[in-house]
Amino acid sequence: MSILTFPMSTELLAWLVLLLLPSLLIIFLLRRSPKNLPPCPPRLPILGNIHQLGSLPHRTLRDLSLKYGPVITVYLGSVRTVVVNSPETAEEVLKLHDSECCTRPKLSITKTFFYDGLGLGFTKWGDYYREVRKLCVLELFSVKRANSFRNLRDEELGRLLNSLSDSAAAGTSVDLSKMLIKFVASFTCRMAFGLSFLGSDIDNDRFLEVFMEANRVIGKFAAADIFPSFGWIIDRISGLESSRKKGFKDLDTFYQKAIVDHREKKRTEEREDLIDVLLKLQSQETKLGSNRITDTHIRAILMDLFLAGVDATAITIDWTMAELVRHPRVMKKVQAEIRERVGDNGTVTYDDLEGLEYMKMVLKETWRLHIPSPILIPREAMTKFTIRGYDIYPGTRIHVNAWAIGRNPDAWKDPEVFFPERFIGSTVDTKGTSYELLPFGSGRRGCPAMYMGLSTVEYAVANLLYHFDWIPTGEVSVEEAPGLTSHRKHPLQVVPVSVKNRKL
Ligand code: HEM
Repeated sequence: MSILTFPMSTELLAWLVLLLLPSLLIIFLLRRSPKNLPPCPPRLPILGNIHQLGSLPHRTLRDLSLKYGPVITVYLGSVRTVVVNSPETAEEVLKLHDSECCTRPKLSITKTFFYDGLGLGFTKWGDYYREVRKLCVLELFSVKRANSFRNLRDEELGRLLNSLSDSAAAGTSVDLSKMLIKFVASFTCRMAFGLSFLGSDIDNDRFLEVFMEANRVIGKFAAADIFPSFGWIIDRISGLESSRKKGFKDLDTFYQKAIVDHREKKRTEEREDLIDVLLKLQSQETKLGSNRITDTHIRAILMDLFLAGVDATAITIDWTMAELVRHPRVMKKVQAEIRERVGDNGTVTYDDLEGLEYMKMVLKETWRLHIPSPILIPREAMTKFTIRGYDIYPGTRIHVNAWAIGRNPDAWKDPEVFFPERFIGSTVDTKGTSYELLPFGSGRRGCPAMYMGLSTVEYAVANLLYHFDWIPTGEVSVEEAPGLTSHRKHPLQVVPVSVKNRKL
């Protein structure tokens, strides 16, 4: 997930400038920037560089870095932000100075959506964070736990394949983007909550609706994040604050209902799910920080799991399928690899995934061009340090532009071309040690659920390609939609064609 989107309405801008210009101009003129900062493009009083960023900031920041260098300063309103755009400068942030900038800035959604820092993704660095991360890594995201959900994944994927098979029989097209998000969200729901919510009007489809709406509102620009002292007034007037409150409340109510249903044993599914695990820890009086685990801690962890996990996983599969449909040569080659490996067994197994070297290259190439979090979740400097000899001061926000790094011409030959073979014989991996490819981030704040995400992506892609051929209904666009994560702007419309002798 990333948090940097800036479409601001012109009315709001006008309001802002008219009301606050005189006093802020004086403050701006009186305040002097410290020296030896990374280069900064010319900026406006009050707005800083915000007017330059547009709706896809990773792209404009890359363009600015081509002019000003791999590490630049931009002012998001009054907030000084350093952006790194090359593998070398990312390594300085994520490895060399990881311990000095592994906290998160306090953003407006930290309070409204992320339980004021009780979860993981937006929690400031410190003892509490370390404890909650340890608990999640050991108890929720371990390889053993992820593997215990394989049957659930099979069942949810089975539903998706069956539905595709029906469309194939009818010869009709499908909105694959929508089907993929539904598949990943349903799997995550079952993994976290179990299947049913007896005696409740809440069901998995309703949850999906609420979840999509929450994703939409947290992806919106918040004035409070660039004008910490008065931006909240604008967010209140614009209605953002109330729509966020509603989005949060809907999800929060849903999580609490699921917790209570578990406690009252109102569920039908016998399998242990993630709420069971957290409730067991609660009953064992496990502590987080100085407190025992409360229901609020559990809800905060669930929020992270959904908002960080679902989109990133679904987007990866979606872009992979889109690029394959756009590149029939690669599609044929990867299908041949999968079909040869699986043969007439009728279905792909987890053991088959190991040998699918070309498919893994296709995934890396997709992430290189279409990373789900184009700008990693922001960090904040806790002490003074230097990047490339420039001074970074405590309190500076730091953005790693992973999208720009994936297309950096010094790191990649023909960076705009989709060519998975570039990974033949390459040691570049996706685990956060190759700074030219950072789909899961890196360092102390890197994705804690990498194995779980990767298993779902590989298993789903291999099955989609084994069972079906894919015909696009028109030109497949690669335009991105503005927002928190890099969704495709236009859903992927394709006609699935069933391949004979496959078990579904
Ligand atoms: C293909 C799937 C996934 C991708 C590409 C992905 C990518 C990422 C990235 C780029 C970050 C930010 C890292 C940074 O700032 O350095 C992140 C953080 C995070 N991810 Fe994932 N993720 C995936 C799946 C998941 C899943 C399935 C879950 C949970 C079930 C999850 C939970 C989290 C959490 C909780 C964080 C915040 C970590 C922190 O700040 O300490 N992710 N992920």
